[in-house]
Amino acid sequence: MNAIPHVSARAPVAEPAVSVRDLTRRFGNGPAVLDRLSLDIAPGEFIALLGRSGSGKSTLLRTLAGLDPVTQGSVTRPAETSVVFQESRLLPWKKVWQNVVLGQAGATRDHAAAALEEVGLGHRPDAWPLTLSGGESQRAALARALVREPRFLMLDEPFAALDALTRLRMQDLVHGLWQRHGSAVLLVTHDVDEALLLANRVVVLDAGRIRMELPVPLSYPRRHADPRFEALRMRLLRALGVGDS
Ligand SMILES: Nc1ncnc2c1ncn2[C@@H]1O[C@H](COP(=O)(O)OP(=O)(O)OP(=O)(O)O)[C@@H](O)[C@H]1O
Repeated sequence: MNAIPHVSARAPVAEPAVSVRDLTRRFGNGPAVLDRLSLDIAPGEFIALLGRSGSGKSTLLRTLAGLDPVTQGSVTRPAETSVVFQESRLLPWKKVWQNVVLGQAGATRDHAAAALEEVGLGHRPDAWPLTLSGGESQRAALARALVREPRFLMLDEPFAALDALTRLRMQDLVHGLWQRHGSAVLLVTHDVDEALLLANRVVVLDAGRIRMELPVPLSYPRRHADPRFEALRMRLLRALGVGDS
C-alpha cells in the first residue's frame, strides 16, 4: 500500500481530502437532522466526531459514505473510501480472507494475507467468522477496509461493543494504521477520552450543527495524566452538556 505523507491539522493544505458544504439532510418532512453543515478534512487528518445520541453523527457518516442521499448542499470525498461499522458485518459463510477481499476487484488472497497480517490476524485467514472473538472480528473488518487502500477511512463506533482492554488494543492498532498509511480518518465515538487519545481535531455535533471544533495539539502517545489532556477533556464535556457549564 502506498504511504500518503501525514499532514497535521495545522499544515496549510490547498485541497482537502473531504469537503462538506452547507449539507442539509431531512427525513421526509421532518426537521433537519443535518443543518447547513460544513466541514473540511485535510489529507492525513484524524477527526473524531462526538455528539449526543441523535445529534446526526451516523447520518453524516452515511451521507459521506454515499449510503444516504443529500437533501441540500454537497459532499466531496476520495473514491478510495472505506467504512468500518460497530459490527464487523462479515459474511458467516465465507472464510475470513474471502470476506476481506469481498467486492474488491483484483484483490487476491495475498492482498488479504498482507492486510490480515497488519491487523494482527495473519494466523487466521481460513477461519470462519463465527469462530472469531469480537476484537478479532473488528480486526478483520479493518483488514477489509485496508485492502481498499483508502485515502479516507470512516469508523462508526468501531470499538463500542468491545471490552475495555480490547478497546485499548484496538485504539493502538488504529493509531498505528493511521500513522503508517496516512489516510484521512473520521472516527465517530461517544468516548471523549478515545477522541482525545487519537484525533488531531475533535468536532462536536449538536442537533445537526457543529457546536465546537477543538484542535488537539498534543504529541503521541497521549496521557490522561497530562494536565493539557484534562483541560481539553473538560472543554469537550462542557460542550456535550456534561459537568458544570
Ligand atoms: N431513516 C430515518 N428516518 C427518520 N429519521 C431518522 C432516520 N435515521 C436517523 N433519523 C433521525 O435523525 C436523527 C439523527 O440520527 P443519527 O443516527 O444520525 O444520530 P447519532 O448522533 O448517530 O446518534 P447515536 O449516537 O445514538 O448513534 C435522529 O433524530 C434520528 O431519529
